[in-house]
Amino acid sequence: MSSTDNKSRVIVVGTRQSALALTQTGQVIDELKRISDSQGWDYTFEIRKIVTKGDRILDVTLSKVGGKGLFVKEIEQALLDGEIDLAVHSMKDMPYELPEGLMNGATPKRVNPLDCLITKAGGGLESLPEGARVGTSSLRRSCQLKNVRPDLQLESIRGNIDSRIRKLETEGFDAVVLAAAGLTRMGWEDRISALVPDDVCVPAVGQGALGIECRENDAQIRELLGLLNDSETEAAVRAERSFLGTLHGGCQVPIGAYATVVSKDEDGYLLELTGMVGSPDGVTMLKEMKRGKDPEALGRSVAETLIAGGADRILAEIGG
Ligand SMILES: NCc1[nH]cc(CCC(=O)O)c1CC(=O)O
Repeated sequence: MSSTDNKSRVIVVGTRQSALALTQTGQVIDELKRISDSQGWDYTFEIRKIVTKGDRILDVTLSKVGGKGLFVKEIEQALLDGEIDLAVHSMKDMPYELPEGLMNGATPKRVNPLDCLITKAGGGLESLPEGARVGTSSLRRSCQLKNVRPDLQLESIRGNIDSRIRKLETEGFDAVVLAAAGLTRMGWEDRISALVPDDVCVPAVGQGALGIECRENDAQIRELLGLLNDSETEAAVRAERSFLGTLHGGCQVPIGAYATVVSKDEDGYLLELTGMVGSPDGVTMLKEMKRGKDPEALGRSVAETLIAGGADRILAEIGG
């Protein structure tokens, strides 16, 4: 029997050890176990925690130390070395280009893609007083919030989700902005004061989605992951990532993109993609929305329109 015929194996799953990473990895393993059992396969799962460079230097501003790739490098090496068989990533932390020999084996169904506010008083953006102090770790969020509320004082915060929520109290912020998805996955939706609509804050590329990285030559894992894939989410995220790739956007540039499936027919999905590039001060904000069927072509097209409208100058100024 070839190895792909014998569906019995311990599958080692690599993960960072933040509460969110462990939680979403556990949720994916539960799903994979359910799929495996329903197929009559005999797979068992084991978790391997990996400390990444990004985790070791959580106190340093991310843009100063090389960006989000820092959270995945060690995990990708463990995949290439065969120490782990798959790795669950937040899609928005997944680098645009994967190393030779690795691939995204599944994009499971997306949860809420929007940003949200956790405010001290409990209301939404409009309830924040003039000059309110708002904590966020992302230029994309601060740029878009300043654009609609120039009076707000946006300040940088880092750390895991729970420590950012705590900083609302300990550091006297009026609000912090987080991805709704992280809170949802942790079971903390009740902490959300208000969602920030996507016409105010275009979400990060891939926000709310997961990517499951595996080796290209591991047919068993690819077969299993294929059954977890959500083709609508995959198409939307491909359009968003194509937009990002065309802009060569580093993660420390105010770039956002959000795609949804508008309709579906025999030859695939009709997607609607909104792309955004802004200046960090929130003064300049370029946005474009288009529809198309080919995710990669749509992403490129929205990016090219923004570049023609001046996005390349914004990106060059930031050095992203
Ligand atoms: N940058 C950190 C990060 N990476 C993934 C999530 C959770 C949301 C998601 O899965 O998209 C978060 C937290 C946040 O942005 O608030």
